[in-house]
Amino acid sequence: MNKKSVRNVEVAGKRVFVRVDFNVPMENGAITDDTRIRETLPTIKYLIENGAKVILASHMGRPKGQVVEELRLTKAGERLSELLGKPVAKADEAIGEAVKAQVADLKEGEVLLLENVRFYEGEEKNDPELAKAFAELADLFVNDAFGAAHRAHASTEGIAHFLPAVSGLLMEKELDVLGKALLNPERPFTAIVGGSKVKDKIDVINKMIEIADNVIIGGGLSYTFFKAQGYEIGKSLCDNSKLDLALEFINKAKEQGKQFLLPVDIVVTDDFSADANTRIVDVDGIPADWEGIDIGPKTRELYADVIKNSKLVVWNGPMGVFEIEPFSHGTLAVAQACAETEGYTVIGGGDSAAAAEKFHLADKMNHISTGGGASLEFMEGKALPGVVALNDK
Ligand SMILES: Nc1ncnc2c1ncn2[C@@H]1O[C@H](COP(=O)(O)OP(=O)(O)OP(=O)(O)O)[C@@H](O)[C@H]1O
Ligand SMILES: O=C(O)[C@H](O)COP(=O)(O)O
Repeated sequence: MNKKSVRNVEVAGKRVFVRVDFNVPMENGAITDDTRIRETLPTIKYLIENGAKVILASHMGRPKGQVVEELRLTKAGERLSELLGKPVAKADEAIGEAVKAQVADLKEGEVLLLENVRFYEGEEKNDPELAKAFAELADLFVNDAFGAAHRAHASTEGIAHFLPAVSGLLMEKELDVLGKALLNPERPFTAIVGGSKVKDKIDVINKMIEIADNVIIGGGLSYTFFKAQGYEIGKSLCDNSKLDLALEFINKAKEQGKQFLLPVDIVVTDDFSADANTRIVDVDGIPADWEGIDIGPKTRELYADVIKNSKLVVWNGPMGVFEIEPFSHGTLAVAQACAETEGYTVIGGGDSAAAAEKFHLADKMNHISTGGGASLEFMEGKALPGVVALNDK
């Protein structure tokens, strides 16, 4: 990576503003997956051990510039304190006199967590005044929030214009792994793209046709490709505005000599619920009033074979509605094949990461990104503003 890392600068005795992504899933006030907090421990511990005064900042949810009680970072602070085995002070705001006083009291090796930065209107607007107010709290900015690196916000991008700005260890790891995988891929390289909407995945499918050897398509976005080829898709998801583009992708893959794999059979249902009737049909057999919900057994076998014969697999988006057990078999089969392949496996965050966790296969993958949208934009080849703003080496 051509950006400076926290390891390249002096941190002892310095006040360090560390942007993390503690936007963790919560249910009834409790954290249901603390992966993003655990993944920042190397950076936080490094700073503690090297005598920095650590000021942590994060967003949580989308409060749109208002204080939303359920989106306070209190629980995240408590969890971090448990994981670190030391107290983590918590501020009730992210800027202002009270916060300044708390920062002034910080001793070397101590940690203070600021309140949700999205409680301020200026955060998402990347307001320079807010960025300056964050910067005034510190001597150094460390960005470890890979999950929010695709956002040009005051605490991810703006602040980097007012302080020396370097990457944290998680940010560095994410960029190294994803960068190496995509810039110099081991081949055969298979990209798996699933999920619900074609429009969210256009750029990634396009890019993957260019750089991968095999592109595997699954999930709700498959049906736009089927309809484009003239098949009946019943009540399945479809983006009618993308039919031409779907055909273009199929042709582009053909022209470039790439394998573009679409499901050959699918699980259809007459209702979107666990006890609905289901059937397995070939792609040309979807009943007009039924809905495609998962890939079928022939497809599972075909996809697993391709995955197991790959040296690199990059997976983004589930193969079906994996949250409902009868429709989870396709996603499970792909997760199992990723777990079993000798190739290097990268999961691009979001729902595929949640699926790997759900199937207890997460520890069998080589890299699970902490970024959903961020990893997608990185794979599309887009520059991430939170990274661009950091100091060059
Ligand atoms: N055939 C289908 N019909 C309807 N929904 C589907 C189908 N296949 C998958 N889904 C749904 O798609 C959702 C995931 O789509 P999305 O495009 O958000 O994936 P993702 O990119 O992995 O997630 P994220 O955006 O969080 O990174 C899941 O909730 C899943 O239930
Ligand atoms: O969960 C994420 O993908 C990141 O925390 C970014 O959140 P956002 O999509 O609300 O900006």
